[in-house]
Amino acid sequence: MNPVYIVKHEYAINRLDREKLNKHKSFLVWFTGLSGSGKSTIANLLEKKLHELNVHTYSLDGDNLRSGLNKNLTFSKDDRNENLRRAAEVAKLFVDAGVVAIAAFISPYIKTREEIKELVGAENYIEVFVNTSLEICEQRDVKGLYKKARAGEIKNFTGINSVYEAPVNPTIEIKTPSDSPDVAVSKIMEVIKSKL
Ligand SMILES: Nc1ncnc2c1ncn2[C@@H]1O[C@H](COP(=O)(O)OS(=O)(=O)O)[C@@H](OP(=O)(O)O)[C@H]1O
Ligand SMILES: Nc1ncnc2c1ncn2[C@@H]1O[C@H](COP(=O)(O)OP(=O)(O)O)[C@@H](O)[C@H]1O
Repeated sequence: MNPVYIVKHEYAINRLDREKLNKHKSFLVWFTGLSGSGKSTIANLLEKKLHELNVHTYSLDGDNLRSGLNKNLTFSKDDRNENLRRAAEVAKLFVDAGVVAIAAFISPYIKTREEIKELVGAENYIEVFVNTSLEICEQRDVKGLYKKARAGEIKNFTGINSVYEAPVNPTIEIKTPSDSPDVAVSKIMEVIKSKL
């Protein structure tokens, strides 16, 4: 491969300038959990709450990125990792833009989540584990995908025939259904309010 010569530009305006303009700090709230665990529901409610508080936000959701930026990717281990690497790079740009980035991805591997944390910087990374049992997710089966996976129509479905490695030490753990979406958002706000 030919060598690549890249020299980074120094921008005139930086993250601190944008945070000052926005009147709040920026960071990344990363949701992880099984399909149907409640990531998108809680992430949406959190974004609404922050918006009401005049906080600039942007949401990145697995399904949505996979229909655009990541539409060429499957659910193999390599492709999930590429999906998450791109999502984390985009989230990092939003944090640099002075925005609170909210990401909701299954993100099933411990090592990948560690890489995401390293990429955005540990001080900018809040991990929310939406801990809902496979049994409950399967009962909910919001999109009918568990049924299809059980019938063998979907290969590599997380929790059925593809691994989910639960976080050992997440910043915040939400248990559903015992934590309602409102309670979940209160728990997250309690942690992030001092970072805003
Ligand atoms: N094989 C397989 N395994 C898991 N999920 C699948 C699969 N195929 C499609 N879907 C749908 O894709 C959504 C998860 O995409 P993510 O980008 O969050 O997954 S990952 O982080 O790359 O593992 C997930 O959405 P959520 O239910 O919102 O999590 C599913 O609707
Ligand atoms: N306590 C709860 N927290 C979040 N979602 C819940 C809760 N109780 C029930 N649900 C339901 O579970 C489903 C979760 O779906 P969704 O938010 O799309 O999950 P995910 O993004 O993890 O796939 C929704 O239909 C939601 O209404």
